[in-house]
Amino acid sequence: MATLPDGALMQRAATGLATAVADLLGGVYGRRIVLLVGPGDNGGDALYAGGVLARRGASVEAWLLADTWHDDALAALRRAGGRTSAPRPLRAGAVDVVVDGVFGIGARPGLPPRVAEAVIPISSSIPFVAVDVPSGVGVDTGEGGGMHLRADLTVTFGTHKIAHLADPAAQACGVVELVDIGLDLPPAPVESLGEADVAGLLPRPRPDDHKYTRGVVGVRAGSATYPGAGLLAVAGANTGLAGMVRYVGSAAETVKQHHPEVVGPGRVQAWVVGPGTADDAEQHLAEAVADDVPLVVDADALGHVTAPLPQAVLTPHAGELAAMLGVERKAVEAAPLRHATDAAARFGCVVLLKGNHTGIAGERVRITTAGTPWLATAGAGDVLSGLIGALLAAGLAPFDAASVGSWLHGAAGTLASDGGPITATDLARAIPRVVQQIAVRHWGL
Ligand SMILES: NC(=O)C1=CN([C@@H]2O[C@H](COP(=O)(O)OP(=O)(O)OC[C@H]3O[C@@H](n4cnc5c(N)ncnc54)[C@H](O)[C@@H]3O)[C@@H](O)[C@H]2O)[C@@H](O)CC1
Ligand SMILES: Nc1ncnc2c1ncn2[C@@H]1O[C@H](COP(=O)(O)OP(=O)(O)O)[C@@H](O)[C@H]1O
Ligand SMILES: [K+]
Repeated sequence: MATLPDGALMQRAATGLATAVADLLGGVYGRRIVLLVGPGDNGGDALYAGGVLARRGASVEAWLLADTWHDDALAALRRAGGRTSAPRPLRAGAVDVVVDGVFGIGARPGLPPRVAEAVIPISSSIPFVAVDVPSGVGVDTGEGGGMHLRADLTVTFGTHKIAHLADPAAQACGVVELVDIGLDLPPAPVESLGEADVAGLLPRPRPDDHKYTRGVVGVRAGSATYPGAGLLAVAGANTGLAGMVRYVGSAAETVKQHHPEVVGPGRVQAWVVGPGTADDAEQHLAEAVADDVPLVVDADALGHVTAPLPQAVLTPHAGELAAMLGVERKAVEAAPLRHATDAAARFGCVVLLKGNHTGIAGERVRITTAGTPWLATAGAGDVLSGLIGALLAAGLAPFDAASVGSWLHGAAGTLASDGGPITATDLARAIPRVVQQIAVRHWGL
């Protein structure tokens, strides 16, 4: 901000915001817009954008919801023909959009009663556009905590904030649109891989490779009670990303029938331990750890992790992580990133916490935004553990294997779903197609 004329960044932000609102409305002239205005620059952005829209023929009213506001921005709105008014109930169709400029990056989680009282009588069918973040969320943690607003569209500036990536806040953002305002930014504490990042990290077979140099992954999953979990973990591992898959466990016959390529016990470069192993979980984990290779620990095996496991990727869902940390599931769901990071420190390894936006805590933090809620289906997690194991065997470091595996898993779910329901089997089948698309788009094959 120091290098630019006063207010330049805010003008860029407000112009981007006005454009996004106009796009959402499919036009400006005659549209009715309510601005929820807080005390700081977030409210300033809303007021300046409101001025741009009023000048183009929209009817813009600002609700001032704090004792102070951005004076220059309010003057600009007034000059453009906008006005202030007192909050009132808004039934469906009363206005075309509500712009939430109450709090932005200066926010503490939660909403003052005055804001809540103004917002509660607004029909939930009126679209909300959040300026920078939905007001009330934990901007730097993604925690939901107290009361917060929800948006259909969030227009943010300069860079994504943690709240746009980390659940539960991310679920309140709707579609997130990033407006470049020309900031020079330091490295991010939280990353989210995109397709090009994954293309750069994915192991790519070389002409001189053979199956052993590409890596052998061993799967210890399934039991007499749960043979399916063994099959699905193998399906995730057996997608061609490693050179060979071995299976060890009591579902060997079933696995052989469905996956003729899969062989029995022997040397491996990485283990996958846990899905459906039931009473055998502890034994399987001990044997895998004794091999001193990287490993994925999932499902039943997670309950037997007591000491730090430096080469491991742990892949709990919220319930499993809660049990490992001795807290309530609800506490993990309210602050998933914090709990994943705590667990990574406690167990000295990478912790991947599954959910809508999966969080991976290791040397840094990554969040996977690829995926679809259709992935919330039995066995999808078994496929994920197999897939990450294959990437470990292929030579990726645990943090990269977990985050690349999670991205491929989400992308495969989205591809297989195409907007409709999927099973874990459909998901596993789509993994090679996702990799093929990456190869064609990014590797020029
Ligand atoms: N910093 C930048 O580089 C830019 C910032 N811009 C805008 O400026 C915003 C940040 O503005 P401010 O720093 O003025 O802060 P905010 O506008 O986010 O918040 C203003 C004030 O509200 C109060 N407040 C926050 N949370 C509260 C709560 N839960 N209950 C009661 N009071 C609360 C605090 O006193 C806070 O300082 C960004 O989100 C963005 O919209 C943009 O104009 C572009 C450039
Ligand atoms: N609401 C959701 N949106 C997107 N992905 C989800 C959602 N719920 C679960 N998933 C994903 O689906 C998978 C479910 O795994 P898990 O809970 O272990 O199921 P299972 O044990 O039946 O295999 C995880 O990869 C998780 O990230
Ligand atoms: K806001």
